[in-house]
Order: sequence, then C-alpha cells, then structure tokens
Amino acid sequence: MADHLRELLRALPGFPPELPVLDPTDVPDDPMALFREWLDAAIASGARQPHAFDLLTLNAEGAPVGRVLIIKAIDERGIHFSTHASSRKGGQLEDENRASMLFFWRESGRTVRISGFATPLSDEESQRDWEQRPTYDGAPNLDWRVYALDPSEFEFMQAREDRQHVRLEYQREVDGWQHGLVATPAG
Ligand SMILES: Cc1cc2nc3c(=O)[nH]c(=O)nc-3n(C[C@H](O)[C@H](O)[C@H](O)COP(=O)(O)O)c2cc1C
Repeated sequence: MADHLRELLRALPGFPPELPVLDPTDVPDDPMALFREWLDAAIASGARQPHAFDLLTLNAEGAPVGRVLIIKAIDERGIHFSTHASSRKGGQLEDENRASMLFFWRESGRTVRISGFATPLSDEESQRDWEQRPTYDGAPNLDWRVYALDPSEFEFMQAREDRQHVRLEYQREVDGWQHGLVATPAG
C-alpha cells in the first residue's frame, strides 16, 4: 500500500517544460515591482485563483499555523487581505503580528514568500471590503477586518526543469532594499 502510493507520487508530472527565466542581474530594485510583475502574469495566464496564498501566523505556543486566503489590494501600506478578527488567525495576529505570505503559481513554477508585519485597517475600509463580498446581504459585520502586511523580506523562486532553481532574496535595510541570490541548496 505504502509502496503503491510512493510509486504513484513519483510518477506525477512536475514543472511544465516551458518555464520563464529569472535573470538575477536584470531585476528591479523594488521587490514590490517584481511581485506585481509575477502577480500580473499569473492573472493574465488565466490560472484559477492567482490571488490565493498561504498565510502563516504564529500561535500562542510560537508554532507556525498556515491557511489559504486571497489578497484584496496592494498600496503603500502593504498587501491587503481580509478575515474575521475573531477567527484563529485574527487572534494570532492580535497577539503577534509577524506573518508570512506564500504564493505558488504552478503553471510558471514560481513562488514568492513575503514576510513582514500585519496591521488592521480602519472599520470603514473593512466594511467596504465586506460589502464587496459576493455573499453580502446588506448587513454590516464589524468583525470583518482588512489587514495590510508591510513587507520586510521577499524571496522569489523561479523553478527550472534541471532543478537549478533561481532564488532571489530581498531584505529591507535602513537605506532601502538589498537583494541577492540564495545559495543554500534547493530541491
Ligand atoms: C482559495 C481560498 C481562499 C480563501 N480566502 C479566504 C479569505 O480571504 N479570508 C478568510 O478569512 N478565509 C479564506 N479562506 C478560508 C481559510 O483558508 C480558513 O479556512 C479560514 O479563514 C479559517 O482560518 P483560521 O481558523 O486559521 O482563522 C479561503 C480558503 C480558500 C481555499
């Protein structure tokens, strides 16, 4: 049984043959510009839910907890997502607002991890988001909250068929963003 699953898993197709190239010598200084480029490409590709990401928070024991959300907007305050403030993630963010977002666009073999601090936005902005949800029935929901994750770190990974994946890391320093290749082994 276990062997059968092992064979099944090994036989699954991996990355598509035609993958975009990430040239680390030709990237913007601002990681948000590269993120926008990759997000726009994922949206244009017609892939389902290109705006979905894993949100990683920390629970009261300091253990990481992940779940899938969608992003709602990007502005100078960061990347917006929304949820119930009284949800588990809402409580975790209230206690510890360090969080990480992980995007995976399998059609292009791309991932982006964005880490930073999530801040709740105003009641007004949160209600506006609530009212735009497809299930909105006219009743307000003061538990609904939009958060903006202000990034301090990005990592872009462009997969390659030969598994020599290109990984580019951006760190926010006092004088702006610094970037460089990640040299530790990839899969
Ligand atoms: C594609 C997808 C998108 C989702 N988007 C959201 C979202 O934007 N906000 C949200 O609160 N939950 C969203 N969910 C549900 C969450 O994954 C999660 O189950 C729920 O928010 C409860 O999480 P928590 O108990 O860790 O707080 C989404 C689930 C999927 C599969």
